[in-house]
Amino acid sequence: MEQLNRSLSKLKPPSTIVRSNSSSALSTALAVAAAVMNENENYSATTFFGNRSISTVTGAGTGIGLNNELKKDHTLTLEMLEPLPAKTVAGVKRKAEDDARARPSSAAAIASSTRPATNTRGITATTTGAARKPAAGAQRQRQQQPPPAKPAGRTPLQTQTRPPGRATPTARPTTTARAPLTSTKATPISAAGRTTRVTASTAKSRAGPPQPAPTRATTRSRSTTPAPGAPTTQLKGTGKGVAVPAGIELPAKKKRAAWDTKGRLEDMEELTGALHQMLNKSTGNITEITQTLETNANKIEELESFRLGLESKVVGKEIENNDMLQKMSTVEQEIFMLNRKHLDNMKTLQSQQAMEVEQEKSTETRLQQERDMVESNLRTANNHLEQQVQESANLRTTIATQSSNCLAFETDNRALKLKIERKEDTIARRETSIEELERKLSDSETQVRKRQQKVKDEESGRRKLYGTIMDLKGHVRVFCRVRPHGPSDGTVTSIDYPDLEGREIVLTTAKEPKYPFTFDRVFAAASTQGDLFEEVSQLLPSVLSGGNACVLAYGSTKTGKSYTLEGSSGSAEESMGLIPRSILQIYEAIRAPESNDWRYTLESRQIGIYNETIYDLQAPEGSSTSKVHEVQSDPGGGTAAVTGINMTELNSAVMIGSLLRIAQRRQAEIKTSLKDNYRGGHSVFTIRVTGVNSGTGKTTEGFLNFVDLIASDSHLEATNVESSGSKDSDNTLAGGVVDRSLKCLADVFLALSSKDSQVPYRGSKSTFVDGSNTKMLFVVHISPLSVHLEQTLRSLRFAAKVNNCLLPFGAPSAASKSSTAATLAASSSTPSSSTSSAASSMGVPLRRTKAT
Ligand SMILES: Nc1ncnc2c1ncn2[C@@H]1O[C@H](COP(=O)(O)OP(=O)(O)OP(=O)(O)O)[C@@H](O)[C@H]1O
Repeated sequence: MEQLNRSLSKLKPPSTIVRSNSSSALSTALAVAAAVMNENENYSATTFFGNRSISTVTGAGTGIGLNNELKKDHTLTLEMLEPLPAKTVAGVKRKAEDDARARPSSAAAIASSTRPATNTRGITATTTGAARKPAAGAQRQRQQQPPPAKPAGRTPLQTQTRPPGRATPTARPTTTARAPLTSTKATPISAAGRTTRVTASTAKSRAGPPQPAPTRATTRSRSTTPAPGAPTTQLKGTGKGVAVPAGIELPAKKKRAAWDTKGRLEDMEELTGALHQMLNKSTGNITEITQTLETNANKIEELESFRLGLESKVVGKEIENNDMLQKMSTVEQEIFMLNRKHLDNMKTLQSQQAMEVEQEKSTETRLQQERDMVESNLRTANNHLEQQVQESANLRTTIATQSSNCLAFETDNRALKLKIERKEDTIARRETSIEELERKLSDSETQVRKRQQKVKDEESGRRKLYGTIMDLKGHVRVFCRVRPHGPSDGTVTSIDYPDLEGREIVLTTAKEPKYPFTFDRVFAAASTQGDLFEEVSQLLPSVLSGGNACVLAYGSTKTGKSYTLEGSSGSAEESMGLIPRSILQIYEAIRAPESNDWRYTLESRQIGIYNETIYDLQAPEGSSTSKVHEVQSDPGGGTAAVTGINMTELNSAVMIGSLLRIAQRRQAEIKTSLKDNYRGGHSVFTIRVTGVNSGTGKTTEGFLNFVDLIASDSHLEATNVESSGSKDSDNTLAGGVVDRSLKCLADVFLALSSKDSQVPYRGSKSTFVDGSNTKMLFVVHISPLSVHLEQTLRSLRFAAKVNNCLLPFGAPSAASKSSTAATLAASSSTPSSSTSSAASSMGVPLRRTKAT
């Protein structure tokens, strides 16, 4: 039995929805509830008006069987969600009565009516529970199990029900007291919610404790679980086609045969009796239900009246509500106006606030700036104050130091006073000694002046002695200089320097083994410019003393004449020529302490003589080369001048370099201008030294001339030295030189060498110069190359004549001692003028004295 109950509880009863007309909606629902109640322990019936739920009927219990036997306690709850109209309530009552009369078939009718009505105002009754399924389940259970032994007074159906007094598994105790179904009690639950709850309890159970009324939810959940032992609505079979209603117990009988008509009639009569008995019971139940329904109808009428009262209240409340809504509308308008006004005020206030904020910001910025400025000033003031404090502290320290120093000073002062007193004594003694020393100094100065005078006298004597020495050496000295040769210059003539004094030179050739020559000095190829200047420098003192000196460079082409006088431009110091060396020497001399009383002025001039025409070689570049210059002699025997050519004062020795370069460019211009008529020329560089003695007022004027003679072979005729022989050297020398100036020079030297009393100074268109105050160096330049041997021998022979005509040095002969001859090229056509011009062109003072 327990196993059968568990199987039944697992069955899910289907829901049954019944929809009926509105007039009988509630009655239909109640009928359904009553019908279900007969078969189902748990049920729920909900009544709708359209889609709105107006009532719910729930029940719990074992239900009432068709045999009108209440088998178990049950609870019926009717929840009125909406007040029902009175007509509806009356309809329900009638329906309930009708249902009560047609109870046996109502359940089947309701169960078979599963399609809802189309009227939206109808009532929908939903029943849940084991209306048929549990019964079918129970039937299956009965079919599967063998029929139990029939106890006395019990039908098989009764054995399937729950024992009396046993609670339903899903039943919940209700809060309402169990009461007979006829004593239905209506209890309004909530007036505001317009609901009415009707609770009906049936206490016809034969046993069991009171059960609490289930809620709708619990009822639904409970309804999903079929109650074990629920009564079935299926009638028992009673043989062929005879159905025995459920709950009717018939004595077990064998199946009668078809031919046993009598037996079968008896069975039918017995069944009819049982049906009458069951009908009587159902009629009693229906009476009870009718009474219950009447009670419910009364209650519904009360509820309806209550609902009407509530509706009138609702109408009043609605009127109040409308008034309240109108007031609310007015208030809302006022609120809207107030809000708008409030918004306007807010905007105004916001704009004012923004302006105030801006003003506050500007004010804050200004205050910030003022604060920064004040802080800056404060910092500055603090710094200043700190400085003041520091200075004050320093001053205090200084004052303290000064105070201590003052004390020390006072101590020192006293000590110093003592020292001063001692020093004064010392000074007095020293003044006495100073007077003594001043007297001695005066004596010493007197001695110094005497000694200076003595030095001057000695200097004068030295100069006189130097003059004497030069006189002893002779006024004309002849040197020979050999030009060095290069590696690619060709064959070199063998040249020997046999004596240790450097006065002899010997040339050796194949035909004539030796050509010996003797001069005042021979400078070999290895000699330097400085070696030659040692000899020239001996002439300078006489120039500073007002004497004259002349250096004649003689020789054939490219033998080094210009190199000796001017040096090599732009080269090293050792290649510096005699002219710049002499200038440097003179500057050193005039700045020496010995020359304290003398003030010197140096001037220079350089002329060129080309084709018997005089050119100013220091003229500015680009000036005319066709300017004609003439020599103007000084009748008083002074320095001759050249018209149009002035001396240039020298400020320093550095000027010489630029002047020489100007002259070189000028010579190139002249050469270009003369074109085919150019045959070389002479160059005379003159330095005038003027001295003034500040002590005596004495003045001096000396000339230093550097004569770069025209190349001796420039106009050489076809003269064969070898063929003429050395014995004919005189004629060869004279006839070999076609340049007129050199020829005149040669004539003079030849006359002198032959001691001829008739020296052709004038007749030879040469210049005769009294050489008593002129010192001359004649330097013959020769080439070491074999190819130049002929010209070399010619130059050496000419130099030897010059040397011989004046020698012996220092001999007391009148001619050699008293005169120095210098005959230079002149281009005058008349002897007088040529003599004058040539001499003057060299800057040599003209002294018209006859040679002795
Ligand atoms: N002693 C020397 N040492 C080095 N080089 C020399 C020497 N003598 C001459 N020379 C060189 O020989 C070349 C010719 O010299 P320079 O021009 O002086 O001869 P010159 O006799 O003056 O010629 P010209 O007759 O054509 O005027 C130059 O390049 C010069 O530097």
